[in-house]
Amino acid sequence: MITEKIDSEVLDVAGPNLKVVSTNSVGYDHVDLNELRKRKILFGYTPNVLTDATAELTALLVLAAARRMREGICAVENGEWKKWSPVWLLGTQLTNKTVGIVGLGRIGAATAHRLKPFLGANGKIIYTANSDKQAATELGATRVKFDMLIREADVICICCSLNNQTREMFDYDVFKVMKKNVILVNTARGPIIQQDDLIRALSEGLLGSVGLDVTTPEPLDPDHPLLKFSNVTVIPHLGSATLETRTTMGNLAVENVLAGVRGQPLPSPLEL
Ligand SMILES: O=CC(=O)O
Repeated sequence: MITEKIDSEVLDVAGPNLKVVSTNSVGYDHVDLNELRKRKILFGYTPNVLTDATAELTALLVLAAARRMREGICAVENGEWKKWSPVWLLGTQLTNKTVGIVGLGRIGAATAHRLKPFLGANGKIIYTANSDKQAATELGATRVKFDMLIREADVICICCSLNNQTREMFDYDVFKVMKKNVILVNTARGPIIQQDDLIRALSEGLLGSVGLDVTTPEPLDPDHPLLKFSNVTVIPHLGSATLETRTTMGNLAVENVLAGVRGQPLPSPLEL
């Protein structure tokens, strides 16, 4: 599971008979791949099967952030819903907006496909980082430099993996140049955002609305300062959490293990 760190200490304890490591996830930042490579241990993971569920949840967070869903729900629950008002809880809509996808891989592209119909004829999709060229063409998406994406996008979806290049890629300097009403959604990994900087940017009113499925740490303490901002929606790492997807992921993870111990090719390997 993503909650278990697989490092040399674990591998030493497992001993020389260990043939295969299988993670029930698409992300593998919790696994020391160099150690696996050195020890000739096979590695399986679960890409593709969770793309739809995660993209769906990313689109959900974008819409929830844009339409102030959390504030609306809280208002109803707290008895603040007195009467309909033309100027209460006004959000923004996606029509004509520019969506910036950071990491147009499997999940990034599937997210962009889901958001595209909301943008209308004058909306735009821009992207940066590891790109699926065919998906970009199908989407009519434009590749831009990261510096440009953060300045131009009305909606930013973080869909890249966590690695040395992306760790804390979103820091105060980045937040400072974003549009003031930007919608920022992260369904990838918490540490891609420098979270203390995010809190500073939010306290200074630099950001419009934020949706996070991932945080640092996980779980987030219920008293965490991030939860005090009414324009921040946090959900507990639910990207792939549908019954269909988790069933398929679990089966694939088990098939990777079984193939590994039987000395057969893994159905879903990561080549090390
Ligand atoms: O975060 C979940 C995953 O990597 O599958």
